[in-house]
Amino acid sequence: MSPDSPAVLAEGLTKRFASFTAVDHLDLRIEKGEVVGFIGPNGAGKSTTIRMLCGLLRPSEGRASVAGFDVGRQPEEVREHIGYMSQKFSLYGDLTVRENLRFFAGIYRVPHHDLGERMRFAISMAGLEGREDVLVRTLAGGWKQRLALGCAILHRPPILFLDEPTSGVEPEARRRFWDLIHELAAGGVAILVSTHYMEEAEYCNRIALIDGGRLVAMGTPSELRQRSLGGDLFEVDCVPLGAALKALGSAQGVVEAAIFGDKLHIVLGQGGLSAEELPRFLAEREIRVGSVRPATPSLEDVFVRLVSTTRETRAAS
Ligand SMILES: Nc1ncnc2c1ncn2[C@@H]1O[C@H](COP(=O)(O)OP(=O)(O)OP(=O)(O)O)[C@@H](O)[C@H]1O
Repeated sequence: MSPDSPAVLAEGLTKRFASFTAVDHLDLRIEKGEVVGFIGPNGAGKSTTIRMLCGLLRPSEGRASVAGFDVGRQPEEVREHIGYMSQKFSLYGDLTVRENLRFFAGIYRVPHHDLGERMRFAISMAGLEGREDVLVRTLAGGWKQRLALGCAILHRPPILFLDEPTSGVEPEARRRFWDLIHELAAGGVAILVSTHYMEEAEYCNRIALIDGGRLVAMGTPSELRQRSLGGDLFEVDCVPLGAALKALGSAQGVVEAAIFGDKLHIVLGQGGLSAEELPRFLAEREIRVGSVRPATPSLEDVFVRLVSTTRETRAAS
């Protein structure tokens, strides 16, 4: 992989199963050291995309390179340069921690002289010191999950694909797992991680939102918030609410205004009323303003909005 080339580059990546299109002309670019969250409803095409990028499934159309290798033509080389962890963890319950690590080191062809050091690193990363000889089936979910990650990085891959790695793991262990993901990324590893947990999207550098096999949006959490709302969200504490809503509904630069409990939520776009001008604007209309505060929409709201707007646009076209 040349120093400037992206870790992952997909262009028009498509997978059809008979007449059904599971992944539809997907473009994706992931840089070294970047954590990209892959988010989308069930059946959106996340696992199928990840399997293609791992060289496990041949694309029907389009192309992708991973670590500089073509996933369709060089799947063996791709697999040597990646770590892959699926939600099933693929560990052997009847083997010990140490035996599992040895087994995966064999699969990944870790050189014999590196084995001791790599295994020590994986054990310490997973926090499994002292448990090397414990049978894996007796470990709690969080330990298994960290061991699975340890197995997936034994050969020091520069790119990691994690397919719902935190599924079914308790919140505390999930938080620890994300610390590990960030440690790996800080060392330059590029990571694509799919998740159903919306709060985890917040931990990613960028998010790729996918629906019906197509990329709906890609950007940092704050870019996606901006894009979904068309501006910045503010919470306005004022009375009377109805009069404020009426006044702001037709004001220039107000993208959206709605009553939210006993407050007003408004979205301010570019080139109109600013948040600083808001109190005076309302006071001139005999509306008493307590406060104007920036508000942060949840990423769940952002995704629902982006997916529904995209579905409406597609249905109309
Ligand atoms: N081998 C296959 N043959 C036929 N259809 C398939 C095959 N693999 C996946 N699909 C279909 O492709 C679509 C995308 O599946 P995929 O598993 O990629 O979605 P996902 O986003 O990972 O969903 P989930 O979050 O539920 O795992 C689904 O409708 C699925 O049923």
